[in-house]
Amino acid sequence: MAPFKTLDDLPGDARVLVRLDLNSPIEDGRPRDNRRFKRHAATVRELAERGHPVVCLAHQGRPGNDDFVSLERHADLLESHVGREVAFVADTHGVAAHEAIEATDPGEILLLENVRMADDELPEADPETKAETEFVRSLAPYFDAYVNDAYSAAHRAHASLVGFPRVLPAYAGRVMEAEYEANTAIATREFDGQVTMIIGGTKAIDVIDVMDALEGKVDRFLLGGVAGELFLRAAGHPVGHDLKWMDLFDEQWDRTHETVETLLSERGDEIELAVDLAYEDENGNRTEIDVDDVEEKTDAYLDIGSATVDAYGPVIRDSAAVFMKGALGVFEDEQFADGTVGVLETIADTDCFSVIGGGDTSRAIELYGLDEDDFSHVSIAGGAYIRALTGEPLPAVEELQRTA
Ligand SMILES: Nc1ncnc2c1ncn2[C@@H]1O[C@H](COP(=O)(O)OP(=O)(O)O)[C@@H](O)[C@H]1O
Ligand SMILES: O=C(OP(=O)(O)O)[C@H](O)COP(=O)(O)O
Repeated sequence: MAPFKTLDDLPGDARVLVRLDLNSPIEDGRPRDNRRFKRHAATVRELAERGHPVVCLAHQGRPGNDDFVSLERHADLLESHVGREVAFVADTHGVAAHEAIEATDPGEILLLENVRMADDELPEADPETKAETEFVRSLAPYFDAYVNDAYSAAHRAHASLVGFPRVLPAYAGRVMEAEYEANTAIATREFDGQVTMIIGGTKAIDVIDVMDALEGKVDRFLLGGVAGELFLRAAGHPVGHDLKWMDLFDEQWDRTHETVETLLSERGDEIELAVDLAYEDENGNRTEIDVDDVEEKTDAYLDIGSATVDAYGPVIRDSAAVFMKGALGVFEDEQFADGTVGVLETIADTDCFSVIGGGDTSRAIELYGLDEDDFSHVSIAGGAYIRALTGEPLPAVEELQRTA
């Protein structure tokens, strides 16, 4: 049984307020198209086709940052994915918003302004406090139901995420349902065989915490990226050279080395490290080196090498479930995409249960023409995925569960 009510439980005539996560990279004032629009569009379309008046809430950026912009252009992009008109009002909960909501007929869609422009949305607070804010109290009477589809923002206890479910009947949208099920599988499902976690990317502190928290849940870890180099450093290889424009290694090393050393000494048999790495030589070409031949910490390694991809292959093929977090190299540069793409291709070729997490990592799937359908789930969540893996509660999910 689902741990929360879903759209299948939603009364047919309900006027719905839907929380989406359309938070995206902004280029020239416009959101760059990405999976979040496509995924949420399916929920919005389903609600509109069922004849609900659909009013959407979403955030973009954080106050003070360059990407803290209006959602007007987001409405255009959402409209192109939904295939139905998406109206926009540049107001969160004032008179203009109220009028636009009242003018939204059954089957019509309205997007309100960036919720973080409402004074009460931030900061985080407990759900009772958020439910009593002017923002929640003034909007709630216009609706019969609240739908939370924003799994990727569910780690934030903001008004639009935890306040409304205290005052309106609350339901999980389709994205929320699918993300919850896939991302908690490591803790909630029994797999008939080996569970493997592939760890990479730049957020080494976060992913090393994940490894620590997943003791007993994962049989094998395959490492790459910055986290992988920190493990190699702990194993005595002088890698992890900070580039002039990127300080990724030394600071993260200071904060993680004790955990890394403990993981290696106590659970070393679960952990596979790269046997070779790739760097850019003086002619600008990819060159590979065995980690045993690295003598000095003078090169920036930008990918795992081909022998490592070959070594990781059988582990993946022998697995019943594979979870991936973080890229194994700087795949944005085609020369250094082999590790990430090679491993993704191996996963895609198996029929094991597979979850690919992290906004950047999952971008490699479309960048290199892989088919999303070859994976059980490609998550649109970053921080929330990490928290789900480490077993930390997600306040907005807890609110949906509480009311179920
Ligand atoms: N060895 C490396 N050095 C520098 N950057 C790396 C390395 N390996 C992977 N990356 C970078 O990691 C990024 C993805 O990591 P991260 O942001 O932690 O993951 P996500 O957004 O998927 O959660 C990619 O953009 C890639 O360029
Ligand atoms: O994009 C998001 O998080 P993510 O980058 O961890 O996936 C969410 O929209 C949360 O945004 P926030 O980290 O500004 O609260």
